[in-house]
Amino acid sequence: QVFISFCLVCQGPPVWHKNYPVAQGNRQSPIDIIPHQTSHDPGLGPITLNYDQCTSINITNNGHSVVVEFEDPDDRSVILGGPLDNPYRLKQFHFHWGGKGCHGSEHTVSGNSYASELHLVHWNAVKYKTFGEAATAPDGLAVLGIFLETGDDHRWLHMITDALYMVKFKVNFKAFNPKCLLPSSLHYWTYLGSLTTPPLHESVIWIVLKEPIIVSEKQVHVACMFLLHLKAGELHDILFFKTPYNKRTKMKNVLDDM
Ligand SMILES: NS(=O)(=O)c1ccc(C(=O)NCc2cccc(O)c2)cc1
Ligand SMILES: [Zn+2]
Repeated sequence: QVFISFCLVCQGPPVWHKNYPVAQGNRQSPIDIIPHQTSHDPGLGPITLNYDQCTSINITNNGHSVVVEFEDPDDRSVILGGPLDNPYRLKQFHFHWGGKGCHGSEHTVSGNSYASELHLVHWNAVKYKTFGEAATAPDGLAVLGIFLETGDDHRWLHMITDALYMVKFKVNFKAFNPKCLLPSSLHYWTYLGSLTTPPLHESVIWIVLKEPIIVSEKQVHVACMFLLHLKAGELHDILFFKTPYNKRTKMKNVLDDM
């Protein structure tokens, strides 16, 4: 008979607490943001994004998300200001498209979800030596969350969605500056939270922009189909035993997403 091991991330939050007790911690992300219940903190200034010298390295599809990684040997691309006491270095950005069609965002606003959510992940290189070390510290990471709403075509997102077709796993993806993915206003909500996927470390200072960026249904669809395409590819490999035992995802989820 066929033994299919279950990818933890694919099984989702209901089982994560078994392997990651922190999943029942007191600063877990994502959350529902209720604007009229937020408090204004006059001590919080604006955030600044210095991305002009950023150097992207590659784009990866890990079957759950598309990740674009950056070189981070120095403070060439950082986020600073707002709730942050130090500059935090850009390490990667990725999207959450979700398997639910046009409601893939992780954070919600007054219970409403967006088509997708972009996370720009930064780490505190002033206080910590590596990303891994920062990822376990309460002030180690700063993630900038940007909602994607469907509407007109986004003129730069096509660079990501066009690149997806080549991306079976990981390919070079140079000179992509994520500044082109920002909305016009940098007004934000901020709270102390966690990674939204295992290991769920409670190490993230969340900065969620109030204004979404607009992308077309087609661009969201292309990205979702691409993730499914990879999952379908995985299904094929599993059925024909090409995928090593410990690399298998949960068949049920793959079928659910189709
Ligand atoms: N969705 S999220 O922005 O909360 C998020 C950001 C980064 C990561 C991540 O980097 N996971 C891998 C990881 C975690 C801890 C230490 C590591 O070296 C790597 C996970 C979720
Ligand atoms: Zn994320």
